[in-house]
Amino acid sequence: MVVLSQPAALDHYSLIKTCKPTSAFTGIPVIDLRDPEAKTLIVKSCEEFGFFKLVNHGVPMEFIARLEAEAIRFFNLPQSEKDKAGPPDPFGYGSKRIGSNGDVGWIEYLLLNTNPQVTSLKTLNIFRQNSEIFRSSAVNDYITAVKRMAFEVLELLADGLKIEPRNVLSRLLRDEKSDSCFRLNHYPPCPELQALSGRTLIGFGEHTDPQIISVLRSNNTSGLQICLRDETWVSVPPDQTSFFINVGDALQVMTNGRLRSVRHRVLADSLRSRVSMIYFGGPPLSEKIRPLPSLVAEGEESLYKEFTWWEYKTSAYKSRLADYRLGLFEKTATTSQ
Ligand SMILES: C=C1C[C@]23C[C@@]1(O)CC[C@H]2[C@@]12CC[C@H](O)[C@@](C)(C(=O)O1)[C@H]2[C@@H]3C(=O)O
Ligand SMILES: O=C(O)CCC(=O)C(=O)O
Ligand SMILES: [Fe+2]
Repeated sequence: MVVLSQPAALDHYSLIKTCKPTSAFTGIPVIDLRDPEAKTLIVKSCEEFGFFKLVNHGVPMEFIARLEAEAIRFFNLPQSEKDKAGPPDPFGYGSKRIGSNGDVGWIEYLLLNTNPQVTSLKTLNIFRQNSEIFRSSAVNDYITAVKRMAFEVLELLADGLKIEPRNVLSRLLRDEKSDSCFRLNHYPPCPELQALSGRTLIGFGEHTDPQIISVLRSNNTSGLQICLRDETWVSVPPDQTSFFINVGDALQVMTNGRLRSVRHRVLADSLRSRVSMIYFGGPPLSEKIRPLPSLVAEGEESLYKEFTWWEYKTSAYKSRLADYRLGLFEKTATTSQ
């Protein structure tokens, strides 16, 4: 019997056995933002998958390409330069460690708050001194355009759910105190993986995003997987010209569980590097997160205890990536989904 031992370089990482290779899933809903049926299709996709691909989104390709080029330039800097923007607090440059509770992945990243008032001046100055990415307008232009598109998606979602006013969700992201963040992820290739046939290296472990929605864009390298309602993991075919929208935990609560946050993860590749950029749209810290009254039918109750976004975030930041974070806030407490 041949026993393949794990290369020492991968000692601290999670290698998972994949019995059969997960083939690219062809069933991801694709929604055209300009389709007159978009509002209905958004609701249907969020109910079925908590996830969909958005095309004809209106975000200029020029902004996307410029940010990707700046991100690659940043991640190609010498390690000592990148480390000047870290360690993450949670904002800043991080490598291998995700969060502060022991999660690791084959990843390096930059996590930023989209509200400059929250990022300390000291951090901002360190960033600006150290890399072109913070001096150029690439991050700002991209985030501004993606936010606009996210507002539109949430307004269509409100229309589709027949809730009024139609800005009931988008206003939380539009708010100047919106607690939203932005992340650039780089998953370097891992050539050692080739010797480990049948095993896969975790780039970003499975989790749900805590916020309302996340808007993800990546280069053409695969790796993102989502967990379907029947608990099977499927690979999302990459598409560098489109966006992928995730339902987050806060939206699950606001719809009283009608929409559920999608579990997802990223697997590393042996040959290709993956670069992704994600906008996480969250409400202001003081906002009460509870089901929208029109989504709780007569005679029905909220499935969740009432909490503020600050309370949820504080609790989320004490959890491990894979934890079922909403469990603590359900009226009948559960620890697994
Ligand atoms: C392990 C963790 C990293 C995370 C904070 C947490 O304690 C649990 C949630 C994680 C997550 C997942 C989605 C986003 O990438 C993120 C920025 C977020 O809001 O929640 C990360 C957090 C992080 O990397 O700091
Ligand atoms: O990098 C990706 O494609 C997804 C990463 C992710 O899920 C996250 O940063 O929360
Ligand atoms: Fe995520």
